[in-house]
Amino acid sequence: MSSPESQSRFTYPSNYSFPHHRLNRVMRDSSKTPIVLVACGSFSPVTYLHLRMFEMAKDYCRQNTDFEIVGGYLSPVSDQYVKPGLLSAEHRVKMCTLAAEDTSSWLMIDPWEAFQSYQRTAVVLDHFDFELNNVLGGVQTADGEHRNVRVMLLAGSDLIGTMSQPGVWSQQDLDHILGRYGCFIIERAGTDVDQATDSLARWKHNIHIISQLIQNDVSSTKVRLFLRRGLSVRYLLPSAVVDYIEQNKLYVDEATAAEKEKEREMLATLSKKKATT
Ligand SMILES: Nc1ncnc2c1ncn2[C@@H]1O[C@H](COP(=O)(O)OP(=O)(O)OP(=O)(O)O)[C@@H](O)[C@H]1O
Ligand SMILES: O=C(O)c1ccc[n+]([C@@H]2O[C@H](COP(=O)([O-])O)[C@@H](O)[C@H]2O)c1
Repeated sequence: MSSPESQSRFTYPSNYSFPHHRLNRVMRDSSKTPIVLVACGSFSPVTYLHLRMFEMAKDYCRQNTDFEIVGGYLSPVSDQYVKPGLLSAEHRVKMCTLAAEDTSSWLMIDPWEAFQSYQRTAVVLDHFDFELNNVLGGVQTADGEHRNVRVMLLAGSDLIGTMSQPGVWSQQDLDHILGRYGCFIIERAGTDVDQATDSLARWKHNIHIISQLIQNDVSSTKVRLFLRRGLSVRYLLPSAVVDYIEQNKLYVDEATAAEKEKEREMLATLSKKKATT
């Protein structure tokens, strides 16, 4: 658990400690700005695309920015976030952990958000900023110079699309997330990025749009639909996650009405796409 100062600002799940075992504490290039990527979401279940978002951001940073990525985190949302198909935080955190351990040398899972009441994304980013800079003391250059780490949100374009929808995010939070921190947005089929970012123009300098050069349209909803129908999901998710789903017989229950509706919408979009090609 963190210092007493943090306890007035944040609430903590019991037995929590901030994971930092894969954080790069010494920068490779002192001329750059150290950043940490944070992806917030349901991850029910985590897919290869969720993991690949980090690799795409890494390539983008190297080619287009003066940022040096020193760490990457998946932050699964709390069980209190009401969404169709949201499995318990325990299973979601376990699947994300298996995925990161199985496939990556730099990704970590932070269970802070998952194992407590719902926390807004602005608060989640503040939590990372606090743990990285106030508690751990940031990172160092090769010469031992201290640097604060900048926290940045990593998300798909559907998420940024919701930021222009009235009533979903508070203006104050948007200013905090996009003005103070900034974000990387991975283009996602079905969302017009220009339209999605139109009303966010005042934070344009802090919004980095990343094209998917190899399109991958996998989604957790599609994976859940396949599982419910007894279809294979191998090679859409890391094997360790597929094994975990099978061992625990996850996502085999009858879909809720809300989920069936989501599946219907998805199938309609897929057949429309098929008809036009
Ligand atoms: N195929 C994809 N392309 C780009 N971004 C994606 C893709 N799949 C997920 N993301 C992004 O990953 C983050 C976490 O997403 P989330 O867990 O909600 O996954 P999802 O696949 O969209 O889930 P669901 O299908 O249950 O709505 C979000 O920012 C989302 O935009
Ligand atoms: O902070 C907010 O106001 C806010 C509003 C809408 C969505 N979010 C976050 O966006 C993430 C992805 O949501 P979803 O519905 O696409 O799975 C999830 O982590 C939510 O906490 C956050």
